Amino acid sequence: MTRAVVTDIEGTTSSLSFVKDVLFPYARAHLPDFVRQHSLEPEVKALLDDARQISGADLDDEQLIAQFIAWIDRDQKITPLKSLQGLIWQDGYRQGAFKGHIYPDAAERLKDWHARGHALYVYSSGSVYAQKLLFGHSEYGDLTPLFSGYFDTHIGGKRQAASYSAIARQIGLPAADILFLSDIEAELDAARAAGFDTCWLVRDRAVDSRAAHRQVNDFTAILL
Ligand SMILES: CSCCC(=O)C(=O)COP(=O)(O)O
Ligand SMILES: [Mg+2]
Repeated sequence: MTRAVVTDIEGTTSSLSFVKDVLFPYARAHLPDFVRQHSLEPEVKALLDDARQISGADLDDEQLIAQFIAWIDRDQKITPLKSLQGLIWQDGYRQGAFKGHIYPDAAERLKDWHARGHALYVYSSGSVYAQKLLFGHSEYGDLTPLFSGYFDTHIGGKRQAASYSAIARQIGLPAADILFLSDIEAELDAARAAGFDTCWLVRDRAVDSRAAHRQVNDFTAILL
């Protein structure tokens, strides 16, 4: 019996295009000035120090900006970069430059599942802060009251089974009672290896009944 749902964002609740064509370019364009203006603030300084450590070199701020841009261009899920992106997107959401894209079927089903007592969680490579911004400033208003918790790469990578085991422990339910939704097969494989039920969102093609995980085109085909 499904008692909780953990959902991915990009390609699952929200379009790939919103992340790749709206969010990432906004962060890329504003990152240099953001780092220059905020590098001495404790929260930002800690992120920059983490990023320097990951880069393996004692980069100055301008070199670090170039490193961040290279990571963005390769869509690398580097934890301090994802945290920095969240801080930059905050301005975009607050100034109305964009709203968080949510597919209509996802918004409708998430509301329905919440109303019927299922606990809902998010697990994304985007930082927890960025997740809350996206759902808090969505095209359907503030959806954050629907969620009981959020997980990002601080708990581990999305293709590692140990991350899902840690999530199940934090949720406090057996893994078999938790359904994980994603558009990425390797993430679903990792969740299944940890004992989760899985469902594969394929929004751009016909479902394949022989696929390794149950495929659906949208949330209306997911029956809890
Ligand atoms: C939290 S919104 C931005 C999503 C993001 O930054 C990203 O890298 C997408 O990762 P996901 O795990 O949701 O596919
Ligand atoms: Mg995804």
